[in-house]
Amino acid sequence: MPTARFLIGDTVMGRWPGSNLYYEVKVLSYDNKARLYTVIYKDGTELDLTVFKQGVARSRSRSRSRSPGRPRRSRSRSPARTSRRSSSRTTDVRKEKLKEVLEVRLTPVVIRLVCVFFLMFLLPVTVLALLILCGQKDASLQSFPLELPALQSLWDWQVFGIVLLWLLFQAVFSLLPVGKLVEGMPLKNGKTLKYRINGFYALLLTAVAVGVAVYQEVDLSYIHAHFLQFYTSALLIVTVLSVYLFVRSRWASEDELAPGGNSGYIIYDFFMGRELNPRIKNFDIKFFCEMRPGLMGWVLINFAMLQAEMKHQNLENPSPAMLLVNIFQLLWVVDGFWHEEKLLTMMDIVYDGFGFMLTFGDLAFVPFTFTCQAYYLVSHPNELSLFWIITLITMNGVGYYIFRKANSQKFTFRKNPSDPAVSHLKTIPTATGKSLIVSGLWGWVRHPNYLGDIIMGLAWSLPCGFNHLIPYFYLIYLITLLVHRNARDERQCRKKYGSAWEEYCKAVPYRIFPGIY
Ligand SMILES: NC(=O)C1=CN([C@@H]2O[C@H](COP(=O)(O)OP(=O)(O)OC[C@H]3O[C@@H](n4cnc5c(N)ncnc54)[C@H](OP(=O)(O)O)[C@@H]3O)[C@@H](O)[C@H]2O)C=CC1
Ligand SMILES: CC(C)=CCC[C@@H](C)[C@H]1CC=C2C3=C(CC[C@@]21C)[C@@]1(C)CC[C@H](O)C(C)(C)[C@@H]1CC3
Repeated sequence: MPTARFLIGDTVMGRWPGSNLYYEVKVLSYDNKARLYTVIYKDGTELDLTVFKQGVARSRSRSRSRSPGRPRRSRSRSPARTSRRSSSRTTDVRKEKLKEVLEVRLTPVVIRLVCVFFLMFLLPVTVLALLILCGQKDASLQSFPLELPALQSLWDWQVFGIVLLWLLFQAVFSLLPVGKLVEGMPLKNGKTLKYRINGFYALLLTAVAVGVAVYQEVDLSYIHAHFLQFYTSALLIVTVLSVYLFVRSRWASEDELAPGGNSGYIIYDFFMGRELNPRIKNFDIKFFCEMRPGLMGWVLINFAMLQAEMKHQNLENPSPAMLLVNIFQLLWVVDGFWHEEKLLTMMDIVYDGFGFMLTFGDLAFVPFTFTCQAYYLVSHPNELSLFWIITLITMNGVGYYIFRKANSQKFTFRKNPSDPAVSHLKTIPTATGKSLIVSGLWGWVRHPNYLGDIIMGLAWSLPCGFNHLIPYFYLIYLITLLVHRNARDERQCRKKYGSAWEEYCKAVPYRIFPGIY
């Protein structure tokens, strides 16, 4: 069992030989016997470091700039080339940063491995349990043990074929030469990748295809009747795709690897994903999976549940609760495709590797758990009064307004701060040249876009009433994910913007919920 405290690829603070200065270093390898880490500083200098008792990486002062062609650096020349006058202040800042980095990032390897191992089994099983509960007459959490279906009833080749066809159609749609070609964010090597932005057209094409199928009297409630089988088919595809991604990453160059998924531990890397943007020629697998099959599948499944509800409850029209859930969620998905280009700046695309976690999230978690309100309503009808309908529409509208306005303001501001739509906003300048918006929605809380999303999530669950907790699964997931995402983002912003970020936090003390958190 390896005894390393830090993972290969981790960014930690390392002490520069013969000084009290700490700099960010990346762990390259670990010698278990000698208990030495080989690390690389930002300027390319490689050193061997041991570890202090409290976990600080400390230099053994053996400079090793050995790579061919790279000049050997003198020991006194630190990577930042700090002048003497500024060095003590820099040291304090670095130490502060060091404390934060050590507290936050350096979870011992064993704990990370165990977590990842459990998550890999727990996530698929939790979703399966959720689906079984949702489809049961008694969807109460106390109704364990679940009425487990027979094992052979979880698999159907026809369903598997339909899922493959769905993926194929969406892949073909994504390759159609319509829509603009856009450059992604610069990669480690300074290059950029090109992406075809045609999600909105693909959504329209899918809608036409589904419309034709319904016109031809294709019974979409088949999806409801075989929901568990659809899930197990998706799970098989997720597993095969994750293995393929892991295997192909062996041939990826250093530049093509994600910062977080290259620890050298197979399970960890399989889960987090090694490659940043796996591509087959021009087909970007991550960009495709992130939105296309899952989000479109979500809308289609919702619509299938609407048909199943009418069939099961002998209704001439869908119930108001089912209509609201369908319309609210459709609006969110349409919005997502309309602003598809913005996905290219998000951390999932820019930073995260594509492994089991995201593959499962995109292809199984999104279509099968985000639809749980509609699935629940098929067998658990809930009457809504006019007052409730108006309240829910208002709530979703308010949530959507906050979500959209906050995201668009930030996007426009980053593109062009003097755009008339955002030039009136107050800002805090940062040392990077970028500024932070500190008025309007971004002056209310530090993540107004998350708040809007959560308000919408609540409006999507409330139509299911208060009898069971199950329809609130999405809301619970969303709050957990966004609180975690918020912590991760703030850590990165603190690193990027330093004192300007502290100033922003003082001016806007709450993260997501005004006056609460
Ligand atoms: N339903 C779901 O499952 C999920 C939904 N989402 C939604 O996706 C949307 C995007 O979320 P996400 O990708 O996390 O990114 P965010 O929109 O939260 O972006 C964070 C980045 O915005 C910039 N920023 C932060 N504060 C300011 C400020 N005051 N002024 C200007 N720029 C600022 C910083 O980047 P920089 O300064 O470098 O530009 C920061 O890193 C959200 O609305 C979220 O709710 C996200 C995940 C899952
Ligand atoms: C439990 C588990 C494995 C979770 C994985 C998380 C993913 C399901 C989500 C992480 C971030 C996401 C985003 C969207 C969908 C869900 C995932 C993939 C998103 C593409 C949906 C459409 C939106 O408009 C969006 C672009 C803002 C959003 C981006 C983040």
